[in-house]
Amino acid sequence: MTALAAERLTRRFGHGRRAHTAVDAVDVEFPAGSRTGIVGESGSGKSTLGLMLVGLDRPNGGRVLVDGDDLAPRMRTQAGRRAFRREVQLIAQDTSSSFDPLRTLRDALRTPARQLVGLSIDEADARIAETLGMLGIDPAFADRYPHEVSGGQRQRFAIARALVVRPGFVVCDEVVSALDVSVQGQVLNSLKRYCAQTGAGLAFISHGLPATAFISDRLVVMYRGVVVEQGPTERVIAEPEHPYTRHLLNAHRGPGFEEHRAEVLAGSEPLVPASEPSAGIAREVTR
Ligand SMILES: Nc1ncnc2c1ncn2[C@@H]1O[C@H](COP(=O)(O)OP(=O)(O)OP(=O)(O)O)[C@@H](O)[C@H]1O
Repeated sequence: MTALAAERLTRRFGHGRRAHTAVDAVDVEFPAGSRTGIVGESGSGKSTLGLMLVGLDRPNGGRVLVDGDDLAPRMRTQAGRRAFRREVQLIAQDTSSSFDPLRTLRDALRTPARQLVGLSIDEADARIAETLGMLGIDPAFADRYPHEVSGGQRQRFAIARALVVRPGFVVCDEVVSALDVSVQGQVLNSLKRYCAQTGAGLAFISHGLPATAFISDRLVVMYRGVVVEQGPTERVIAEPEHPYTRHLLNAHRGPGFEEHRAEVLAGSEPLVPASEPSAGIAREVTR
């Protein structure tokens, strides 16, 4: 179980008159085991916040806390970075460039299983098979090259690549936006189940309010680099306090909102019996 926190986290781009503050003194807590949705319009700073949380971008001010400790010193050593990568994983939307075109998808999953977790090839393959089963991915696809599967299938492999190390916290940046609505529900359900079974925390960045509301127990609303509202998902949706949150909800509640939400939820039935992956995952996480 891993807890993250952003403390007065700030990121500016550019200099002088062209400087732009993408994330402005943001305070957010991500308690261990919680699932936090981060919503806001395009350019509001969600991805920049996500990149800083996983140590891939450096703040100009403030800090990221991992279980209460400053992340920055840990990122200065290779051993510290490696331990952090095992603990906290990012799943990003653009999978077209994140897989090596010359290596099979199985190879891409073996690398973190071997390098970050220290598994043998046989152990890594067993872990990969279990992870693919959990995500409802046909294992036959693992021996294909990235260009031999669809964008949606590649996206699910990107999720599998992150979960194969059994992280204690996962940051997802627009992971279902490019998927068919029917597949969205399956993926959301798999992520939610992974968190429930392992106690992992989740930060779920998305434009899509139905998906975010489904998966999160807390909502953070960003507007122009600032967090304007945060609280339990049900409360924020039922009684939004900030005018921007009301605006965002009204925009989403336009024609088709309920239908879309129903479609997402309809696709969220477990693909595999819950007992299959859960026992194995719970065992492995305690290793
Ligand atoms: N590397 C960068 N250099 C300069 N400006 C950047 C950089 N990365 C982000 N920005 C700017 O910071 C602001 C926040 O961008 P960010 O991608 O975090 O927003 P977002 O809410 O994730 O948007 P979207 O939903 O469209 O991905 C934007 O104005 C963006 O142009």
